[in-house]
Amino acid sequence: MNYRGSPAFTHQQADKLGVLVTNLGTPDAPTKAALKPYLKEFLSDPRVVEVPRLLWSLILNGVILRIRPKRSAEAYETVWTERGSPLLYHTQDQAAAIDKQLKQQFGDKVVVDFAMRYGQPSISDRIDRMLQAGVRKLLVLPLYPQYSASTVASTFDAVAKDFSKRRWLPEFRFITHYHDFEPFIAAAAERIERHWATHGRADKLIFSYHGVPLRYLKNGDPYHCECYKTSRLLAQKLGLSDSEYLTTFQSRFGREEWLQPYTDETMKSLPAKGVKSVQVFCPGFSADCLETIEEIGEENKEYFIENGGERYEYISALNAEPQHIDALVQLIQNHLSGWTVATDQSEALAVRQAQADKVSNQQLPY
Ligand SMILES: C=CC1=C(C)c2cc3[nH]c(cc4nc(cc5[nH]c(cc1n2)c(C)c5CCC(=O)O)C(CCC(=O)O)=C4C)c(C)c3C=C
Ligand SMILES: [Fe+2]
Ligand SMILES: [Fe+2]
Repeated sequence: MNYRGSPAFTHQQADKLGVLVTNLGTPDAPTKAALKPYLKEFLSDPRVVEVPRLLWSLILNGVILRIRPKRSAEAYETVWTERGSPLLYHTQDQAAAIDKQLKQQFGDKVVVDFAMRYGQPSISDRIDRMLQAGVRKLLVLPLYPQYSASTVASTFDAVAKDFSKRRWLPEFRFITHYHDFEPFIAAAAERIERHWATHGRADKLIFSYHGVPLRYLKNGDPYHCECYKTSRLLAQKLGLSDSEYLTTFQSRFGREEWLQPYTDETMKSLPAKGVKSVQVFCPGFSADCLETIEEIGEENKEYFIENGGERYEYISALNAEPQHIDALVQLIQNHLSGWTVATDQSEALAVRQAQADKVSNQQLPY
């Protein structure tokens, strides 16, 4: 095995601190041709679809990749912008805003970048770029507030896979979740309150999270509990009673049972129960994407209105809003603790210290 080295290695290159924020990833274009490789990479990940490989390979290649790319491309087409996929540009904006704040604290000793678990820019490419820039301490923050093996552990796998091919590893830290981090809850609550200030309130506030198969919860994945905890903390912060909000799960895929209650079934049934207006917020999505803009903003609105609902509002994700960035920066700072970056002053101090060490060593009897 020829491990990947650092050809540009130079002695005394200043150590840098790297912060890599990641998200799921998105196709390069809203076309069938672009969707096929994206979905293949995504749905081949054993962390995402926990089904025996041989059986899954037959289903994926024989059925899903023949049907889904066209259908998904049509959906992506409706959310595509001049800047491309919303997930991509929001993540880019988040990284740029985090970089700006951390630069104020650490100057050019810190390098902030973003990467995607599937598609481009890949985790491996961006780790490579950071290490080439002199990063010796690397913090990775997957932008998923709630832990799930299908997202967070999968991101860890991609980092570990890259590391397994490298000669010189950086010091490494990895944030697994922040579903109950107070500044994050406060930023989300503020987002909802801002919506209320212009639109007033509705009969119910719905917290809709991306679902996972129920089997994953039964096998020990804490995702379901973390979603409910985020909802509870948000409701507390907003002063909502239990009857004023609901937690639901969206984006079901395949035939097996997923976490319930399902968002779409809920929207279809609420009007008959006397709930005529709803506002929907997605606390598990740090950025707006296909699943929020199209599925929550459009599809579920239709279900609600078709079944007798009168008012339906989607409250957009936190994206690169200042309160969100402040919360993420605080989260990052907490996880950087102890990893002080050498400033010019402390470098000078270290040199003086080394000289002092030399003197005292000479006094030792061996
Ligand atoms: C097949 C199983 C899937 C699991 C399990 C799953 C978990 C999961 N996903 C997100 C966040 C996102 N998913 C997005 C899109 C998306 N998700 C699946 C399937 C599973 N997700 C598919 C097939 C797709 C692609 C779109 C489609 O064809 O319907 C996205 C949006 C990406 C974008 O480009 O906008 C996000 C974000 C979480 C948080 C999660 C588990 C907790
Ligand atoms: Fe998903
Ligand atoms: Fe639970």
